[in-house]
Amino acid sequence: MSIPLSIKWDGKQLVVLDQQKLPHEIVYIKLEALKDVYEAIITLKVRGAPAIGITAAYGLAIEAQGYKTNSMIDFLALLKKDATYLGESRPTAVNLVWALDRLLTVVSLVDSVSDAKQILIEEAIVIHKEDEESCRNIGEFGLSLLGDKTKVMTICNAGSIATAKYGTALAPFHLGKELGKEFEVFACETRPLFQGGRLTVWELQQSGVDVTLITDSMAAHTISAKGIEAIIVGADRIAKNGDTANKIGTLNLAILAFVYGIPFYVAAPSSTFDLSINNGVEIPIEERKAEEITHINGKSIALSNTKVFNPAFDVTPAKYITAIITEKGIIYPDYCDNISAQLANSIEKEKNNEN
Ligand SMILES: CSC[C@@H](O)[C@@H](O)C(=O)COP(=O)(O)O
Repeated sequence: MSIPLSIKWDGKQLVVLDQQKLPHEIVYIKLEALKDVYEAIITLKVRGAPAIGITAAYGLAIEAQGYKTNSMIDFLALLKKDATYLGESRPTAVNLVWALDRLLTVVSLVDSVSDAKQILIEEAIVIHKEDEESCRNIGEFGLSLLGDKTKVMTICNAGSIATAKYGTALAPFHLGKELGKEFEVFACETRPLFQGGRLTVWELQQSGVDVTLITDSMAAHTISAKGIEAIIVGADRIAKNGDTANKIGTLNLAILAFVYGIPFYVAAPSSTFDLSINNGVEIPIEERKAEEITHINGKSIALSNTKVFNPAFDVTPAKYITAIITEKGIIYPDYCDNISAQLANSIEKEKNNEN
């Protein structure tokens, strides 16, 4: 039994788990150029907000190794162009542009192209390592918040394979297993792309966590029939006021949690917060192609003239969120004040530690 990893860097090559092929085939693919990374992200071979950010960082750093110029001005122009291209692969998860911006920032601190090439790879590795640490911390805070609750529902896959390791929403379950705490997890299948049915079930089985699959439409009945005690989800972007974008269907669960009087937790690293936006209305929601709904495994299940609306994410208003679990601690309402205070406070603490 072990926690699966989706991103591997061996010092030279970037290898990722092809999440399209799960759970029946476990295939790792090499991403050698920016266009491979773009394609892997847009087709959801690599998916989940932190994993998208980490892979994009490696992708940009790898591409930059091939720039044939000794001029820093030309180097930076190429880097910005490629960062913009990659940053447009998926619009909702802010971790993508957050990671690319980090690379653009570090590179502005060096004077030569050879130093720039090196620092880009180093920064991608740091982003990767930091995410693993963040997710472990989220798991620990999540475990303490869940206390003696064991029956928990989740949606999509906010797990180890959506991050560097452990995951966000799934981190308490992986860590709980290591520490001998048994959870009973109920995974919503997550139409239309079945991240719950294909990925979460597989991932939790890999680490020996008890997991039961349900369809999204069974959530309300399951909460009452099985005595679900809490719901925990990941996030793709969290606004300053706590409004949270996550996989389509998350909002339904938040409303159900409110109606049934059970806690609804969001788990995410600080790289998922977008403090430049005040509320969820400003979060761009990705709309994907109609075939994801009209077809299953390439087979049509609807008439060819069917009109389709296929938003990949929804926004849960902060008022439905009991607490947000980050790597720095647990944030409670009123989010408007507490998010900024906690993130700023920890930045201050990090600065003090450095001094
Ligand atoms: C730790 S991953 C958090 C979110 O990115 C996850 O819950 C999610 O919505 C993923 O959507 P996806 O479209 O599969 O990339």
